[in-house]
Amino acid sequence: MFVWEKGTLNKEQEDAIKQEGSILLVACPGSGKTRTLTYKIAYELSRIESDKEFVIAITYTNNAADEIKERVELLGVDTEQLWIGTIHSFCLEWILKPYHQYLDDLKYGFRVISSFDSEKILTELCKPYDKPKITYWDCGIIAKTDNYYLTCLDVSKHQPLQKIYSEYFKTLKKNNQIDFEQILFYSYKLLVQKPIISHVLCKLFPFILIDEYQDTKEIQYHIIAKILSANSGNSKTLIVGDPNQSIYKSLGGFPMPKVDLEKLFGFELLELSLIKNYRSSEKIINYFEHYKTYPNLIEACSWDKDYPSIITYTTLVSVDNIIEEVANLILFNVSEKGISPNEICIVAPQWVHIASITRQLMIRLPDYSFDGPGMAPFSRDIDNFWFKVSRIALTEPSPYMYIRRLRWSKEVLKELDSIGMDVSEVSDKCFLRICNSISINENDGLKYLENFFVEICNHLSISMDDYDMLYEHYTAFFESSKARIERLIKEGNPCIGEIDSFRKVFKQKDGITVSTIHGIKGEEYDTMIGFALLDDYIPHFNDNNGSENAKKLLYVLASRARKNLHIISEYGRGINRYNPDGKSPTPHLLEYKYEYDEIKLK
Ligand SMILES: Nc1ncnc2c1ncn2[C@@H]1O[C@H](COP(=O)(O)OP(=O)(O)OP(=O)(O)O)[C@@H](O)[C@H]1O
Repeated sequence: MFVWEKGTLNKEQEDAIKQEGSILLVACPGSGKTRTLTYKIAYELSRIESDKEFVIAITYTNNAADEIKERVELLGVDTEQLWIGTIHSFCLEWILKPYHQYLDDLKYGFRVISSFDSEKILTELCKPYDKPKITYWDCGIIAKTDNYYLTCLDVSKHQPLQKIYSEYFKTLKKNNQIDFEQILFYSYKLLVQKPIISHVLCKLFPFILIDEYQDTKEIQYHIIAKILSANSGNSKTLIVGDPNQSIYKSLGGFPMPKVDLEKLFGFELLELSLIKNYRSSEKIINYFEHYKTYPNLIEACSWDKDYPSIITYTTLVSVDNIIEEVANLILFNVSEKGISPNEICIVAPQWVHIASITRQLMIRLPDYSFDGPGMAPFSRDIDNFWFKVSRIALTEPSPYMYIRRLRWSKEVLKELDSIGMDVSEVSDKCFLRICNSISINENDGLKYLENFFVEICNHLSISMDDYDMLYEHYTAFFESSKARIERLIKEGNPCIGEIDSFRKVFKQKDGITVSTIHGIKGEEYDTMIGFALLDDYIPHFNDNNGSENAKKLLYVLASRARKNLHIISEYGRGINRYNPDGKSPTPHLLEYKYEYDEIKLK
């Protein structure tokens, strides 16, 4: 049985781990959810009784899966019987790949289309629609258990969008392709049409963990429920998350209430909570509690709980001075409060706000480095085979990276095996050795990777023409990267195509982080600086549940801060003929009668 040193976990974390039954765990920000999940997985792995069983952990992102898996490995636990990944990967691996032949639509096989290719097809299909004008940004569907639903809030566009999607699905079908929403839809359909699949799977999975349940979609709950409920209550689950941080409502995510989960699963859940916050000062916690939409307790337990936090808010800065204001706040935190630049994060509601600020801050503060948005020359399309290879190609063979690179090698070999290549003679260590032996002298990042991939193919005697998947992924990888690099160069990043920018994607974060609020989910910094906190962005003008969702975004923003928090609703944004004064501050910020600190910036 897996045991841990006394003092590693607090009582509530231990209770959640040792509980025999199924649990709904509501965790406040900074309560050590990741630590709890890591130990819970290790604990359940040590209790597995058969070598045919698996502990399943569903995470919101591939990065979270990587991080948790690595932490479990660091505990010295064998992870052979751990399967961890996103719900889409789960559906692909356990439902669609083994059972697709039972569905008429997929019986001749299928390939998953990348988001880049999907965007290309939809953009083309939108072109003829002028009145009303339809663009790719109007496209969006959510798969529910009975059908696909459009997400565009402008219903006058629904008729043309239905036509566009009908054509889109036809195109995919013709090419035996499916997209991300279809992965969920077809998986659910299979589980409904062939109950035997759930019966087989439930016997393999004695324990299923779902992280970030507040961002889980209806169809995802139903997929897991089909499997859990097939085992007459013998499969256990841990559902964990924070309803106050449910910020993906527009994509269909919501925290399903306990009673509804129980009805769906067919068994009871014990509700437990993690209420000790190890992240923020008491002052920060008191501040963000105001934005709660779900009543939970939070207790300040951080070493810095008595830190004399500075919390500021201003509406007096003009959009023309925003760079100066943010730069001064950075300098104030670094020089006067001793905060490390790596521990500062700047956020805004949308990508467009931060794309330009990163560049301008780089010019204003040349001695600082910035980890900006979309600064990667290629997209982190984790399902792309060549992206998987590029992770190894662009990282150095160091002891620190060894376990990670070995895992990546294993993943690459698994992919090759799944397309019918005989790689039985190549071990993960051997593949890593091959990669380490390749030396390419090339400064252009894409050319470097092209050469690297050719060498890999030569070493393994692979001809890309023989394998559709390798060829399609190759084209998608390079086409999307080229488009991305062109855009970034146009936006003023002339060196983005160089090999150093490519390598940077996998290096440890360095410098001040610049991100959207959605992008910093799960992260923590000493100082958070938020700007463009304005009506129409927060709440979003198209959001019919705007007030509540705005609170959640402010809650997430403020609860990332350990020590200091600076929020700005600058004036002068969005001025036009109909709105000569520009956008006004987010109403919640104006209504909150908080005694903010005043600081003198140079
Ligand atoms: N039992 C504990 N004692 C002391 N510190 C802890 C304990 N558990 C976790 N921590 C620390 O608490 C901090 C927050 O943990 P973590 O990032 O896992 O929070 P979280 O619950 O995932 O937060 P959020 O939901 O806001 O993303 C980390 O620095 C972690 O090391």
